[in-house]
Amino acid sequence: MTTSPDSTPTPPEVGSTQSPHTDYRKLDREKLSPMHQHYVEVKEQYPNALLLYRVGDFFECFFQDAVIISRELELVQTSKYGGQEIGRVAMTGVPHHALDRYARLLVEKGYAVAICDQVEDSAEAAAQKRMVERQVTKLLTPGTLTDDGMLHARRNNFLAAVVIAGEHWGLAYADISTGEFFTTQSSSLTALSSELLRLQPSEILVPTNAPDLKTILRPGEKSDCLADCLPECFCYSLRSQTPFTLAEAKSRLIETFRIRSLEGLGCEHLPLAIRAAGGLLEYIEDTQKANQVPLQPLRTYSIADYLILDYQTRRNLEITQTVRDNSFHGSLLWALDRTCTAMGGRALRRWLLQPLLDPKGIRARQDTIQELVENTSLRQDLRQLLRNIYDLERITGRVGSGTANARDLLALADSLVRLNDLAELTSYGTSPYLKALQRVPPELERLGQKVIAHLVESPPLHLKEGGVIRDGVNPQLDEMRRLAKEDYEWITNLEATEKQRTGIPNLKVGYNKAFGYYISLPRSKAEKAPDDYIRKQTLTNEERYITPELKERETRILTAKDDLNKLEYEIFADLRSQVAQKTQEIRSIAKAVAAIDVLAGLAEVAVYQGYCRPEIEQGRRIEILDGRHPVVEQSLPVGLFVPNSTQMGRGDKIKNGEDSALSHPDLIILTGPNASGKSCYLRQVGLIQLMAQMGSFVPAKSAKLGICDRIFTRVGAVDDLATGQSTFMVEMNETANILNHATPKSLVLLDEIGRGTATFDGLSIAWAVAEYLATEIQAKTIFATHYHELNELASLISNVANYQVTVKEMPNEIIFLHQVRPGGADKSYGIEAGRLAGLPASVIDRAKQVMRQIEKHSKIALGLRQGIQKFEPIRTQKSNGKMTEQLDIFGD
Ligand SMILES: Nc1ncnc2c1ncn2[C@@H]1O[C@H](COP(=O)(O)OP(=O)(O)OP(=O)(O)O)[C@@H](O)[C@H]1O
Repeated sequence: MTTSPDSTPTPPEVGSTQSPHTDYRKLDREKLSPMHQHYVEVKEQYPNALLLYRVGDFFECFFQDAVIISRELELVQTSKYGGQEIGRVAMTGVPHHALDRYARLLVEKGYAVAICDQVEDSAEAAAQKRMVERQVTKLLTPGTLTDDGMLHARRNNFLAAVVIAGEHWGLAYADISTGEFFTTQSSSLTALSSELLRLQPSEILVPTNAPDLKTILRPGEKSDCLADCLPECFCYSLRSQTPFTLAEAKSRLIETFRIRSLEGLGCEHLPLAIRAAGGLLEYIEDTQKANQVPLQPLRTYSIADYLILDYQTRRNLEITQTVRDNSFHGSLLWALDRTCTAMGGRALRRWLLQPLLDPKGIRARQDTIQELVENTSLRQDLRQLLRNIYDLERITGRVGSGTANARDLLALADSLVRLNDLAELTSYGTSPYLKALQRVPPELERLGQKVIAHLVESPPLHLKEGGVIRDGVNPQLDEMRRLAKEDYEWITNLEATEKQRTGIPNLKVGYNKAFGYYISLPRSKAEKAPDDYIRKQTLTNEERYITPELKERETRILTAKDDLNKLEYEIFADLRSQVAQKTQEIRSIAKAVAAIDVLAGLAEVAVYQGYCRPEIEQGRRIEILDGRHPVVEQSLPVGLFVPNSTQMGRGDKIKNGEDSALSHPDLIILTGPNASGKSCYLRQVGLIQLMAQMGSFVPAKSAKLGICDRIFTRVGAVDDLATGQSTFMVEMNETANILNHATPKSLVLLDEIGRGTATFDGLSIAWAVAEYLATEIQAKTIFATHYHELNELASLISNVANYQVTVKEMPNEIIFLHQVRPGGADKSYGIEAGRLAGLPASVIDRAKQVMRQIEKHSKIALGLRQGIQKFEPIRTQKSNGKMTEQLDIFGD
């Protein structure tokens, strides 16, 4: 635990007179100490942020903020003298060197943090007997971080803004550390929440009429100002409506990007998208006062341009984290990420969450992967070079906002110089993404060389301490350094010179803060002091002197140091702004580097895991030969994963009942014992489709895939405690969503529908859902189930087929073969699974007995086992007026 000086731990609040003050509004301001008066003054400018106030080596928080920080950071709350008539006020402090760590923790918990730092040398203020000057130097909010130490290198930190009008909405988002800036507009509030869940923004701006504007609602905090569709898991900043009005937003965008109209940005016809983008820009201006944020030109996109993956599907397919413990290890991203740069890591995550619909875009990525798969040395050399490229996107952001230090600039320069090696290496490349690297603007290399020539090899962290610029860069700097060095050498040699001049062997030259340099003689030799020695101090055994020349040289050294540091800073700042002028050029090449890093990584996985290039087709076919689950395969010892093929989706949507000879079903009923591999197979098909549409090779011997418009999954059964819905209701909501939105081009993966209710209800729902998907929608569907009765559908509907995951039954055990074969399983071996799990033998015996009886007496079991002849088709009227057939499952 950390406490700051001049503080005593607060005693428990027994009587209110004893406890330190936590509410400054109840105190007479005039009676607070000058420092606390200033604290309160600053706090009132940032009422919704926690104020960390520099006092010596600590950042201190007072009053209510002290209580919050103590609770959130598990630090000891202490108290501090707040004025003679005030007594003690609550205080919690953090050491200045640990500020970043603590501030990051607070921001991660959804707080805004204002950092009020000392902006002058405290010794100077002390000498003039006044309070040291302090100012808010940073306002940190979850969505506006730029410091490397506060950001995840391989994940974007998005700030989003939403504008909702009825069922329509506009969404803008930006990562101010990389400058990416996007906007879109659409309808359906469910789509808005899905898009937000894809982006996982750190902070979302919402225009409101609320009286407490600028409040940040932390995750889970409720407010009437938030529309129901906005997920509770995010942090929301309530903002005034004004910057979100169309007129204000338009003019802010036009001004920021120095354009005449919004036409070039592609959003001129999207008023809600413009309003969201304008509100977002105003927030950046408001919070980043001192620092200019260089944003990339706003890009307008449409959610309809990408494969739609709703939140449940992203979760169930474990794209970026596992369902079980939300960990990265075991996710698809984990299995595919071989990127060498942070930029590539971020891009891969984005690509995985936003697969493409456009075959041309997919093929451009595939072509590049193929070239890198075939050309091993190019791939390896490329990856070797990429390992030495720093985070160009984020460093450029800090350069543009004037917060980059010399180490940042040097890292950037080093990478700029290497870009030429990249261009050279890829100069014979023929695929689109390799070609993009061949166009490195030559001035970027020159700029990199210039920076390297200006800065010392390992510059210090802090810019104002000097030692940043090399000799030979600036004649004035060199001359000042020469003079300072001469003076410094003179002082260094002074002891030897004076010993010789005075003949006193134990003469010494020393330095202290009060007098500066002095010459010291033992008292016994004081009478031998030359005439030009001026006595400054007498101690028990020594006399201390100065000489006029020593004073003069000392003064020169001190002022020269200040002047030198100032000049070095000016040279550095000038260099930094020259680099800042090339922000857009650097960022566009950075994008190409990030993309090639992703593709080279995917090529690497393709080679080592034996992936194939899928053929992207026009139709709706899914034809996978010997497909594998990309994650499970990597988790098992080599060769243990059993590959399985898939064939589904007829060439075109067909009318129910026609052409039953076609071999590719639309709907597969997948049965098999517990733990045989049904879920794994289901997900494998979804992941292969998704990987193919993001441009990757896939784990299979060969694959021919039509483009899907959406992938839906309904997997497992979990209570949604957050919304208070039961397991069954969650399942039904998700199923309803699928039935309402799936199309013939969708891939639907259903695992165990209808489990959370009575058996007959569940079976009936499962039957009806499967039937609807196969006949009404004709979506490509895999339906894993333990209701073996559903196998009857295949004999009744032509585009339904049965598959099973096979096991080998031995006298005392079953062996899992994990092979998917045509046909339906007739047993679940659930009781066997219970035995393996250790249920008592008597319970197992009793279960077998009960099962036999149920099988004998159950009407539905009997009916199904005797065939489904009794299940008459019923005729219902479709919305378009056509008649369609459904089956009467119970027949009477
Ligand atoms: N094709 C395969 N090759 C090798 N091992 C596999 C294969 N498929 C699944 N497995 C292994 O079997 C385990 C169980 O698979 P899975 O969870 O898919 O079974 P399930 O049939 O869905 O079970 P349940 O019906 O109980 O949900 C997996 O964790 C995996 O380790």
